[in-house]
Amino acid sequence: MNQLEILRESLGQCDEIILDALLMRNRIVEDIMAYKEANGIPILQPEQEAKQKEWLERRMADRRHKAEVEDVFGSITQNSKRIQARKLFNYNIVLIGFMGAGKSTISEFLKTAFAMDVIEMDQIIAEREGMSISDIFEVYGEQYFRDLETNLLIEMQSRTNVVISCGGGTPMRECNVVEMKKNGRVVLLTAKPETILDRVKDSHDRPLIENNKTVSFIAELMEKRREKYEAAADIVIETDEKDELQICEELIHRLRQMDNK
Ligand SMILES: Nc1ncnc2c1ncn2[C@@H]1O[C@H](COP(=O)(O)OP(=O)(O)O)[C@@H](O)[C@H]1O
Ligand SMILES: O=C(O)C1=C[C@@H](OP(=O)(O)O)[C@@H](O)[C@H](O)C1
Ligand SMILES: [Mg+2]
Repeated sequence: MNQLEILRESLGQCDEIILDALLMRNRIVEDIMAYKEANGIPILQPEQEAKQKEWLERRMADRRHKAEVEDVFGSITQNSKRIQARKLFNYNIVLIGFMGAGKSTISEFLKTAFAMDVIEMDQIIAEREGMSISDIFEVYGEQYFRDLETNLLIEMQSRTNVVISCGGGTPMRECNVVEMKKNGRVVLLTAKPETILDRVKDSHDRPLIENNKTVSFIAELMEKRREKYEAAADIVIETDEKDELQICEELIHRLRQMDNK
């Protein structure tokens, strides 16, 4: 063997070691998940990821190829999250609820925790139309916006293992609920009108309440929608006085309970 062949042989041995380690690591990720579930331990433990980052930082301090190694570990972390997500849910998670219930916030949290893609319906519609939700309402009217929502839901049926963050009014149309349920479990997030007002009072991207930011207006609209929200929901999660981690943990737990029935 010449020098080049020897080097390539060594490289191949490294790849074998990496491959075996990766396969072992992925199995351990699944085992940890199973252990947590079997023993009632929280699935989400964000402090663990921070510890792993600190470990890598320490180990790679002043070493060559730090950025490259960090990139590989970043990818390993993301893929571990995907493995966990797929083990937990083999469907889309569809978040519904009143404006300010936390649909967008919880979607982002799930994205960070499980590397799931998020379909933020309002955002995609606004991007495609090249204008804000408020402008779409003003220029084309609510009906036009609602049609865009229906079309987007149908389009999303070809995706799996994603979080769909609906607009607050999306489940008001029965056909939308039918489309959501074809590929997803529907999670209703709720909050008291006082909580909602507190959360939305400083934002200006919700045309339906822009000039009516009062507890009584919110309570009335919420009551009008309640029946349809509840009919659409597979599970309901109250979000008052809970943080994102608590809400997501409850969401995972309740969806798993549903699956195990
Ligand atoms: N559980 C929560 N606790 C405190 N604030 C929250 C919570 N969930 C959402 N918020 C805040 O409320 C506001 C509205 O949340 P958002 O996720 O945009 O609601 P939605 O998408 O349902 O309209 C945001 O400013 C967000 O930070
Ligand atoms: O409740 C509604 O009818 C709406 C809720 C909004 O989304 P959020 O619930 O994310 O605020 C947005 O889709 C639009 O302003 C209409
Ligand atoms: Mg939102």
